[in-house]
Amino acid sequence: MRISFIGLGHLNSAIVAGLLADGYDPENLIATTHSEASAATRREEFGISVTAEENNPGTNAQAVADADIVVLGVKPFHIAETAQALADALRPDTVVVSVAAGTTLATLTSVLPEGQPVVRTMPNVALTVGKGVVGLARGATVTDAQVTQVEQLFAASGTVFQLSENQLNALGAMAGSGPGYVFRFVNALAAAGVELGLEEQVAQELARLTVVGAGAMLDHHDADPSALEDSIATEGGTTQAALNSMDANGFNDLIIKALQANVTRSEELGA
Ligand SMILES: NC(=O)c1ccc[n+]([C@@H]2O[C@H](COP(=O)([O-])OP(=O)(O)OC[C@H]3O[C@@H](n4cnc5c(N)ncnc54)[C@H](O)[C@@H]3O)[C@@H](O)[C@H]2O)c1
Ligand code: PRO
Repeated sequence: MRISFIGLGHLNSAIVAGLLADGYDPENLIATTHSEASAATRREEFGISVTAEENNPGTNAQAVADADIVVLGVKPFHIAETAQALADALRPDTVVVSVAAGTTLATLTSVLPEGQPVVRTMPNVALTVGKGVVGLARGATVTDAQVTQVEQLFAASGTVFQLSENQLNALGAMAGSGPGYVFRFVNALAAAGVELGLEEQVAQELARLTVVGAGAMLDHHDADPSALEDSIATEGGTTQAALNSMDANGFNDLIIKALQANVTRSEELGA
């Protein structure tokens, strides 16, 4: 299966890295970027063909001409115009996959040839390390076999959840952006350690290793975070004191508000 990546930034690079780590043949992957400088960096990094659009405006169309799947990985406000510019070069059976936040299936299908198979996804960057989470909503004309091909593309380095499109923004708010919240938590933990008198470097390493360890404890499909929390929060002990403080200061409410802001932004990007 030949896969073309239009845009090879953080997200599409995570997909490519996951595929290559899973043994995918690099000869069957090609990509484009905006600048020649980033194309050169990515060619070096991945050993796949990467061409730049800045010197050759036809490069995206050339890249999709022979593709079974095209993964659109440019910024949300460029997705529709980028898809439209590819319309004449696509085979009728090429599946167009978007990873863009917000951009709807209706918008994508409106700029592509009638009947073009389309899939909207929301992955996260943990695909890079084989632990990605991917939401997938199918367009009206994509076949079951084509959806399976797209699922296989992501299953190489992550877990795919097929949802209806109206649930995709919620998945994005949790899992698409989720690694960003965890990294913010790591920094907050380190900053708190410094407040308590630890050296910055030590605090950063403690925070990183603590989250890596907790993540590994969760890395079983039947892991129960509440039971794990209980196993650490000794009755009347120190963890419970901290968790009580989090509750009293509205920790859960903070998370709900953050996710609501995320969904609102997805809706704005899709409007
Ligand atoms: N970063 C994430 O964690 C994440 C997660 C889920 C979804 N997404 C989605 O992925 C998409 C890309 O986000 P990103 O974070 O990778 O951005 P990015 O800025 O890292 O990557 C954008 C890429 O698009 C390329 N590009 C721009 N214009 C182009 C053109 N005309 N032709 C070819 N390439 C072009 C750039 O060279 C760059 O490689 C967005 O739509 C975003 O919503 C990102
Ligand atoms: N990164 C993209 C954004 O922040 C989409 C999910 C993660 O918009």
